[in-house]
Amino acid sequence: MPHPGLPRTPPGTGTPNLPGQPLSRPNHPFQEEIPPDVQPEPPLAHCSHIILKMGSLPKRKCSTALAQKCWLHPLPSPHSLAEHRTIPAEHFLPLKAMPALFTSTLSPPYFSFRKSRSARMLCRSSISSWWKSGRSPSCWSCATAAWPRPGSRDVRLSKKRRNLLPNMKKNRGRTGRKRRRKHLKSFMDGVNCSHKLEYIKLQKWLKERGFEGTNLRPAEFWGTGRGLMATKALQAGDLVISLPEKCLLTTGTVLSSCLGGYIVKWKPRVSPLLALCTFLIAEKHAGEKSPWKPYLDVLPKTYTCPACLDHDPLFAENTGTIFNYSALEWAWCTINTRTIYMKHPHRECFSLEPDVYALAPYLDFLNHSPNVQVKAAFNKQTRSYEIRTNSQCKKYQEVFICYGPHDNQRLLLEYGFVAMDNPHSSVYVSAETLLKYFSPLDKQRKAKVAILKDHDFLENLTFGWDGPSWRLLTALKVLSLGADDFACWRRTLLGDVTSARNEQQALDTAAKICHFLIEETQHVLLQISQLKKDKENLKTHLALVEMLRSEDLKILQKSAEILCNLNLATA
Ligand SMILES: C[S@@+](CC[C@H](N)C(=O)[O-])C[C@H]1O[C@@H](n2cnc3c(N)ncnc32)[C@H](O)[C@@H]1O
Repeated sequence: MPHPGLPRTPPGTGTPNLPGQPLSRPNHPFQEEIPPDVQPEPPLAHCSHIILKMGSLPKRKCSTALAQKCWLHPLPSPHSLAEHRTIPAEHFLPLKAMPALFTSTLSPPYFSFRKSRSARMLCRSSISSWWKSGRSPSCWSCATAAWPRPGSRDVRLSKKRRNLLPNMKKNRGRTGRKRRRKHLKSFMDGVNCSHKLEYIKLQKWLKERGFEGTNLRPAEFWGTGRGLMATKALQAGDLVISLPEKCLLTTGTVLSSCLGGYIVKWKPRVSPLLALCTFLIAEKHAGEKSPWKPYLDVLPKTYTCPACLDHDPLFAENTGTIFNYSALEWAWCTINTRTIYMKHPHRECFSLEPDVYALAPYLDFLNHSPNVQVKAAFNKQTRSYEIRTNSQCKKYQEVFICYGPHDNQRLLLEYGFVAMDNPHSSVYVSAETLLKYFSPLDKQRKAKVAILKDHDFLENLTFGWDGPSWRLLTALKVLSLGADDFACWRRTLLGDVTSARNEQQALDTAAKICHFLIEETQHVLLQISQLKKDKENLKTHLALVEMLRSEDLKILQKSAEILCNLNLATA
């Protein structure tokens, strides 16, 4: 985000890093139907369970009796079917509260469905009649009574069963296959979660602060977790979101709160970042009394940033139960992963660190993709933080922003995730590794190293998706200069070809280093898989490091392939 990410890329230029930009009100279907104070009636103890695939219940078929006696809970994936029994009763919403579910094919594909005994027969007969009528092409995913095994295809009708349905025969040809593929794809797309109470409350809260609806809604996505889904196709130049100033949480918010009076007196002066952390911790502690509660309720409870790895406590003594290390860690990660970049004038009460953070509720549900471009900035006319996309986004797909042209190491360190096939990623070659490939007996070695150091050519040497970087090759060429052409080092640094021999030697050494790094990375990956078995508590972090190193391996293998092709071409 322009979070810590954003602060690093000034707004309005290139690809702003906006981890947490403000979102407009998601256009969720149940907005009008659910009264804000709706308290779902808990499902009865004696209930039967049915899994319904979206689209299998046409609205007109949803009788009032059924609607009044059933409760639904969306499941993010068929895998969570196994966990349905552990869903707390209060998380179920009455079916009557969301008739719009049945008109939307976008809503979560699976629901845990509970109904009272008296509704059971009605429900079963209704479902079976929809089923048999084959009126809804998606009714093949409806299963009753038997609980499907997680991860299996059994939430759908078995092939045999499907074939028994006369009207489903049309689904067996190419069109049927296409239709099924399309359905399958819809599982892979996001699962709408805008109907969850916490998001409904957040919407209401944002609306009270002047936030108008957008074409986005919160959803759970495979791979990226929670994000925002477009309910309408977005074209390049479209406004993604416009979040009014009133919704932003900045140091101004902190100073105008009751905490402000204390913060201005603190000596030594605190940084804007620490002031924001303190505010977050205090507001979280205030619970129901906090005006920011609807936002705090949707913030992640934990973070995967390496900063959250198990560690010794920062403070030797216990400094209190509220402002303890884990609270600070949570607040710091919230700010580091979710704030947008917004420069505020320096205030005397703060230390000299830049005041560039703003938490942007809802907008901060936007996930990062290295392949999109957005423009993000505070619009002084509308007094809103606005994001415009430069990329297209299809209806019902996840809307991404770009937190900046960060490589995977940076993404992991700052945001706690790794982006697959990140074009900005590269593998670094240390000076130590580089120099291992050159003879210590070379009389000019010392001079060459000094030249590279003076011209800043011993750092940021990388292998990328397109092979060794120009800087790495240049450093290799300088180190490969023979005694007779050493005098040409300036030309070499500028990119001139000194000799075919020098070029070839640099490429050969690059290939050797690349293979060394491939072996090293493979070794590290083995160690990680062993550690994952031994250190259960570090599993999440190790999985991320594993992803990072696997991406490194892919980059190195690609580089090795490029170098091999280059060698073949010059042979
Ligand atoms: C500004 S928040 C985005 C919304 C966040 N997913 C949520 O549920 O609140 C930034 C965090 O989202 C996650 N994230 C963002 N982009 C991601 C991606 N492409 N893949 C996986 N996680 C991502 C990371 O945990 C990151 O720290």
